[in-house]
Amino acid sequence: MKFSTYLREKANTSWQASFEHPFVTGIADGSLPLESFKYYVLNDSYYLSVFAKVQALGAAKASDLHTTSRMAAHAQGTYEAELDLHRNFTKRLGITEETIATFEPAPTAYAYSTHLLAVAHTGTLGEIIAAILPCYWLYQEIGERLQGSTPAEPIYQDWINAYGGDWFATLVQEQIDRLDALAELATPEERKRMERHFLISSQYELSFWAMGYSLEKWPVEEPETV
Ligand SMILES: Cc1ncc(CN)c(N)n1
Repeated sequence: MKFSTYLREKANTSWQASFEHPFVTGIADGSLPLESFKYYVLNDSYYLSVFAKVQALGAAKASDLHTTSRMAAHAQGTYEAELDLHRNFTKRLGITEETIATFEPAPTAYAYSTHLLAVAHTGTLGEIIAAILPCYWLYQEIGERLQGSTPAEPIYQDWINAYGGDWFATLVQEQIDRLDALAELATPEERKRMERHFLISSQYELSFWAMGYSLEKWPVEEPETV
């Protein structure tokens, strides 16, 4: 069995919970409150800005120049395509420059991003790919499942089209293939670490929907900075 198939099966319970989360089903049927989607976009913009750095650290850790250039291209894609989508949503949702400038990520966005950064700094390229793969693959599966949904909110339709499209599917397959190739060369200990990173990221993906849905906040509000 391919390592990617093994990981996908191991993460199935949390992935199913993501498919059924009211944030995701609410995008499909248009019932998700825009306030939750706004909060998600703000947190996801922070998350993606860290994600691009993690992809770039993966580029630096690659053992061949082709992989370095591909990982760097993925980092560029995060900035030019995914973050551009969010910049577009930000405008349409009327999120002000001031809100963006003063925004502090919620606990889950911060914890998930920090998990990826820790793997990027301490792990191998195989470990990095394992940690970031749920971010690609889960969204692609959600995008595919939601194809054919026709939410009345055009922003939700654009979100579905972005993640359910061929452009994203090609990038995802590239990273799945990369994971399988690196897993073949990895020691059993490294494969175990790859598995842990993949499962932790899958759990964080689920928590991320809950964070957006519930407008998750830190336990106490901090005083204004002067
Ligand atoms: C938290 C999260 N995970 C995945 C994706 C899709 N790259 C995203 N935009 N945000």
